[in-house]
Amino acid sequence: MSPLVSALNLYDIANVKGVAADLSHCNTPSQVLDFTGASELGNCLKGVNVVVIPAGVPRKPGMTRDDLFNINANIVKTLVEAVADNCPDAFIHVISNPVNSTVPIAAEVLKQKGVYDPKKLFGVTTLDVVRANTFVAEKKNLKLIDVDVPVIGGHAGITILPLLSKTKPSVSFSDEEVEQLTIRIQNAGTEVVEAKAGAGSATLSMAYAAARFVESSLRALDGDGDVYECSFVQSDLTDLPFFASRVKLGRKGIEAMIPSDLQGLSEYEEKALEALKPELKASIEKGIAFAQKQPVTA
Ligand SMILES: NC(=O)C1=CN([C@@H]2O[C@H](COP(=O)(O)OP(=O)(O)OC[C@H]3O[C@@H](n4cnc5c(N)ncnc54)[C@H](O)[C@@H]3O)[C@@H](O)[C@H]2O)C=CC1
Ligand SMILES: O=C([O-])CC(=O)C(=O)O
Repeated sequence: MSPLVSALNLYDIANVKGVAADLSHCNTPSQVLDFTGASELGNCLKGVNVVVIPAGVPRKPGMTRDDLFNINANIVKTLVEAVADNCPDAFIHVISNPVNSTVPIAAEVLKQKGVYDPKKLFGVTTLDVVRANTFVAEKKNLKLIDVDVPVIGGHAGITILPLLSKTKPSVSFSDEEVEQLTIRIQNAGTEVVEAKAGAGSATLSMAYAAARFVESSLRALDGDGDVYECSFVQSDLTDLPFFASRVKLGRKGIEAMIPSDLQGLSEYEEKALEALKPELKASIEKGIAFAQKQPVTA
């Protein structure tokens, strides 16, 4: 099995081969590895361009993403150490929750290893965009392929902030629709966790979202000059050190942030943005404190 297929195999989905075929047009000799399937981690990582980290435990009903911190923080730390040692130039896609903390952990580990490139570290929030697009398309009877809703902030509860006022194509929403859609998008992960009743979280839709983000990264590495995705990254768009927003991807990772996305927000969005900051700040700080207390292995 090629490394690419082994990456996506984790998710046990029927269309994995379709995804792999879609990626095959990329000229970059990229490999995408699933750590969770790799026994000789170091060897497998040499020369890899994109590393996807979905390893860790999922939520059970009643848990928050932060409840996964105690187990997943260490898993992410260990895996990012291996990336730092073996393929420090790779794009790193962190899926493991709580993303609001695991990305800052990854950044600290890379710093301690002396190889941190903030342009290449990504928290995967693509699923929030996929959900926002889907729910808006349903509500407004639009073709899904035409809809694009930026989602900013972080990846847990109220830190997930869909910017419905910036939906493309331009559509208007009543105040009630904004409230209803925002809450649905914020709670969609929990909705799946509850529906699966202890059997895991949104594995299948995450596979779709991960494949989209990987494909975008490979297109950027290939030199496509028109690749934009939302992601939770080191950021100076707000007073928080990490923040999810639309970024332009290029061969060297993030080529540009898009400050205009945060301008001209609706009153509802402005308030929601201020309201999410304390929770997001606390999750970021928790990740940084964890990594600083547990120095990397030499
Ligand atoms: N960022 C996002 O939008 C999303 C994030 N997630 C998160 O992704 C993570 C995985 O979720 P699922 O794939 O649904 O769970 P899963 O249980 O189906 O798969 C997790 C995988 O991690 C592996 N694993 C467990 N402990 C490990 C360790 N110590 N080292 C290496 N690998 C280990 C398991 O063997 C398994 O293959 C969870 O933390 C979940 O919360 C899930 C969905 C969406
Ligand atoms: O909700 C979860 O535990 C998994 C996740 O991050 C999502 O589905 O957005």
